[in-house]
Amino acid sequence: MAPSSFLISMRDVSLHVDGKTLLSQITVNANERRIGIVGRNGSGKTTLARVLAGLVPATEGSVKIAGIDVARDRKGALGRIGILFQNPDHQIIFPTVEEEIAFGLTQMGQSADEAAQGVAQILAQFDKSHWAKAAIHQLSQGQRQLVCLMSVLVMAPSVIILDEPFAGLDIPTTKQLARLLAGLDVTLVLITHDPDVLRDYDRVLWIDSGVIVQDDNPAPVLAAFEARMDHIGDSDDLSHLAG
Ligand SMILES: Nc1ncnc2c1ncn2[C@@H]1O[C@H](COP(=O)(O)OP(=O)(O)OP(=O)(O)O)[C@@H](O)[C@H]1O
Repeated sequence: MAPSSFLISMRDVSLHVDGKTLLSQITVNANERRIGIVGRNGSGKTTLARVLAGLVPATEGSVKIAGIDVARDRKGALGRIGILFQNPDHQIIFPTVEEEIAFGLTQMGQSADEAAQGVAQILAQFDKSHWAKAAIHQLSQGQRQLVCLMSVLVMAPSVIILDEPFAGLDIPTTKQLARLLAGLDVTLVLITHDPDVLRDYDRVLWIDSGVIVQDDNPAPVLAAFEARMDHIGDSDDLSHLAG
């Protein structure tokens, strides 16, 4: 298939920052609906997510989502791809829930009235209409994570990247969020340190030192990844900590 017929198309993507190569020759053409990314601390997962979302332009190569060059066409990218970071406080910028959720919509060119309608709809969908005027800083971390997810979903993207979304959440909140994500009719790219979350995914990429080590069905990739992680974990030498 031609690269243009894939929802996600990364071609020969490299990223060099301050003379350091953070990503090297990443090529991924994907139409799968559930894609996992695994790798050690410092292996380049978050960096890849930021490049895929168009937040950081690649030094070489191209990144397209649904045919949109995400680094060049930022407005087009906003409606195609959303990103949810591990720590909601890294993406929340407004004091109230409704302002936070409305922001992306106005960035996409919607009027204040249109955005207000979108906000009301998404809050109602999650049974959280009573949160509209709530001060975000008074919500718990899991609740703030949900605000971020609603802020992404309200823009109806084709792809959502989730960077360790379960970190810091308790077991019930994790289960609720996992169930919610599983039910979404959207392509998910999930970065996680927990291989169990990815067992029923369609495809898993294993990244190490900014390159793709393996890209396949979950079973072979996760088996090889876990064996390698166990092997490294059994050694005591912290000097090999990635990065
Ligand atoms: N802006 C930057 N400038 C220089 N180096 C950076 C920058 N951003 C990330 N790095 C480096 O790139 C490497 C990959 O970092 P990244 O955050 O992508 O790893 P990760 O796989 O997400 O790690 P973790 O699992 O710990 O979250 C690290 O060595 C990091 O220090």
